[in-house]
Amino acid sequence: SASAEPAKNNKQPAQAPVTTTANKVQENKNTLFQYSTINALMKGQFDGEMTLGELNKHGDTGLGTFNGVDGELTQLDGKFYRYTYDGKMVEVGKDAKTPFAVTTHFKVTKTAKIQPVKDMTELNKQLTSLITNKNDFYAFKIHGTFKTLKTRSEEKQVKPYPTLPEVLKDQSIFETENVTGTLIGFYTPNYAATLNVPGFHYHVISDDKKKGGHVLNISFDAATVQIDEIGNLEVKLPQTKEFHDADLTTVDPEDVHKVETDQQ
Ligand SMILES: C[C@@H](O)[C@](C)(O)C(=O)O
Ligand SMILES: [Zn+2]
Repeated sequence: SASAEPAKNNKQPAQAPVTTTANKVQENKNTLFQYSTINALMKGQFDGEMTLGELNKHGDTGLGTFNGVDGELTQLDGKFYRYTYDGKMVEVGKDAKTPFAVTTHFKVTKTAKIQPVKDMTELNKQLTSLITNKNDFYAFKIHGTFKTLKTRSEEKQVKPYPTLPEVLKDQSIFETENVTGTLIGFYTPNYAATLNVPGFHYHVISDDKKKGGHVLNISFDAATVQIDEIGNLEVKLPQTKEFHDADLTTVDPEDVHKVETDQQ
């Protein structure tokens, strides 16, 4: 018999899924990639398996440290720089490894004017007022001339590693003025405090690639901030015995706050 005509599909075409504005925005939001967690770093897990080359696939703008916590890592325009314990800025090749770093393919979702900032508390307050979704992550870039800049670095450690707070008891501190460069910052919601530094975390690098490090305090006149709102988080978990064996729930976020901010 003649093959039956395929049944007419007289059903209405499937309704396109309803996407709310939020979903649409959600789909387009950026991703923050991080290797390991701040709690693992706090506990002295200073040897990661991730190379900077691998990290670079996940972003062009970021911060962190190097194995052995050998100085402060700043990533700008896809290049990695180490600010050393003795205050030198050196570019680092892609074979180096990191025990903790965050990166994103920086995408400006909004720019805003920042009024003069007398200290980091003031900067954090102004950026907080620009954060529309406090439970999203954010990345920031501010290029400008920083009237005062207080940064830190730390010395490469040897095994058996101490904890991060113990290392940072001997951090080196640098206070400079009128530094023109780029401030790179990340905002982590408090609910994610076991994964990343809750609140704001900034590293900086001068245009002449001579100064930088982890920012403890800063002041500057009016500037423009580029904001990258992030709606996705990717955490690469170290596949190391020490990571698997560790109890990563016992770090007090207050201890993280203490090592990340200016205590002097
Ligand atoms: C090495 C540390 O100082 C680090 C990762 O920059 C931080 O926790 O702030
Ligand atoms: Zn830092």
